[in-house]
Amino acid sequence: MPRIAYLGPEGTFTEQAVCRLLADSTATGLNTAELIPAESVAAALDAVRSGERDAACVPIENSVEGSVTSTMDALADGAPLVAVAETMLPVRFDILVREGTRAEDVRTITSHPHALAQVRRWLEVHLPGAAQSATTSTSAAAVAVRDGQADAAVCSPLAAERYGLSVLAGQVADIEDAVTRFLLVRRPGAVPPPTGADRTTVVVVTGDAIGSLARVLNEFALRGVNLTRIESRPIKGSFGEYRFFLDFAGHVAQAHVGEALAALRRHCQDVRFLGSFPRADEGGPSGSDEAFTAAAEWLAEIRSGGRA
Ligand SMILES: O=C(O)C(=O)Cc1ccccc1
Repeated sequence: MPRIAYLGPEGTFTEQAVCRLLADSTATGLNTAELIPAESVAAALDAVRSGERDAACVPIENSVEGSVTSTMDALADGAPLVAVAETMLPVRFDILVREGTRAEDVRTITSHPHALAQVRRWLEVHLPGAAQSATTSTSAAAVAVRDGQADAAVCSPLAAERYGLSVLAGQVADIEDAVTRFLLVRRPGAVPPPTGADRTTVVVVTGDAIGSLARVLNEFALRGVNLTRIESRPIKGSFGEYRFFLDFAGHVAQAHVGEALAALRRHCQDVRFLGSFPRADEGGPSGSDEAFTAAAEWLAEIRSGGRA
């Protein structure tokens, strides 16, 4: 049975995400799998790199706080991995405490930084003055509260029961309809076939030259490729140098996407392919190959002497 690592411990939103991915076996090609919690995103990805796990499910971005930078960095460094599926979860939080703790007793509150950020206003109003600290995941925060290391945790609704905690407040979210996107990542292998509504993700190092980023963006614009996300991250150890994470509509098997990627490969210092997979949102279609295929056929005819 395939073994899938997820950002644990048990009861995280990431565990819910991987369950949702498995329920839709067309997205993953998997009907069943053993789910194994990992201590951090980096540990989950490294377990896939080493072959100890077959895949990993990790959070990549949310609509309130943006990208999960630790995931991005862990995907850009180390042996290459590719995403084969994504899913999006609406996220609302429970504020969990040990039984008997009242709001006025809460001095310290802990969770994953993205969870704390998504209830910031609620905390200011309802638990003002409580000191905040970060954990590697929402369930790691539940463990910290259970073990007496903090008074309250911002968690997924699954965590209260799993860790024997009480709900101080349920269904908390500063922004209604906030969603988090998760990726299922594997070692490079067969790319999932195009569905007509796919997303491709790459990370590029443009090099330090005037217009180098504009050139990258132009390669997409010229071919009608719609970017869905662009984000820069520092290249650690080289102050002032960045790499760009680019998500766009389309699949590497499509001619216009392939041409855009080949152009990046020619112009950029480094290009890492991070996967083409079916889109989980209502985003538009992948763009059309028709004009590119027709032009390629026309060129082939000229080259073979079939057309003047
Ligand atoms: O999966 C979790 O529980 C995490 O800690 C990551 C996270 C944090 C906030 C929103 C969604 C996922």
